[in-house]
Amino acid sequence: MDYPGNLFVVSAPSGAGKSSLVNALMELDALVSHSVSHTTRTPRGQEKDGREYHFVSVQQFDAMVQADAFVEWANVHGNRYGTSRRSIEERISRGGDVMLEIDYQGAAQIKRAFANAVLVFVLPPSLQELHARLLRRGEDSPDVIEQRLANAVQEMAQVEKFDFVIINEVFERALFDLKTIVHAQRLKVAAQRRARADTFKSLHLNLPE
Ligand SMILES: Nc1nc2c(ncn2[C@@H]2O[C@H](COP(=O)(O)OP(=O)(O)O)[C@@H](O)[C@H]2O)c(=O)[nH]1
Ligand SMILES: Nc1ncnc2c1ncn2[C@@H]1O[C@H](COP(=O)(O)OP(=O)(O)O)[C@@H](O)[C@H]1O
Repeated sequence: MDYPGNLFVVSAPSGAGKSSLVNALMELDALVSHSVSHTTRTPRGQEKDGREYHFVSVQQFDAMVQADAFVEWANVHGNRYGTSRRSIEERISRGGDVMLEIDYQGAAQIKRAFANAVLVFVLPPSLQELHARLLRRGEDSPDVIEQRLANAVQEMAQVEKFDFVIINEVFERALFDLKTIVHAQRLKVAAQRRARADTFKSLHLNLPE
């Protein structure tokens, strides 16, 4: 299905900075919004239901899976996370650009469902710095941090399945890279639409709705 808005997936190991980058981009670009996922994980200190996530029970999550309410979902670090159809389809069908901050398993499902989705992987400059960021963020217990670091190596091995890679060392530079990817996609889609319109015009056909 071809929607007027664009879908971007931003994946990264925990602590690499994907939420910080997407939040900074949304402050600069009113056309971009992010999808609020559902999760069975417990909320962190500052998190609010409906803002960072819709926090649901395992039973509620399962009921949504049964009802085919998710475009993708996966088990990540021992919890379930999913993107509801409602959270994206209305916005991209109205021409908005939507950012999904989801893991690599979800990214692969999104690419199958939306061939035009752009997949971006954010890497930390090193595993040491990733560890330091998780500690500085101060939101996760030591064993949760250990599990996330252990999973990071396997997650980073998925980078070749993505369209773009951003190394988040200097934040402003990484943000610039993300902005460039979004602008390039908008230009590409606009050029494709113009070419399609020209083709139909030259054939004296009306463009399909
Ligand atoms: N597949 C999938 N992954 C998600 C979704 N929402 C969040 N995730 C991923 O779940 C992982 C853990 O997220 P979270 O608990 O918020 O930790 P954080 O990444 O350290 O902030 C990250 O890799 C997220 O990208 C979702 O809707 N679907
Ligand atoms: N380029 C950067 N340099 C230093 N710290 C960063 C950078 N980008 C993000 N951070 C910090 O690292 C921590 C993890 O970032 P966050 O956006 O929560 O990561 P993620 O969403 O990928 O788990 C936060 O405390 C954030 O302020």
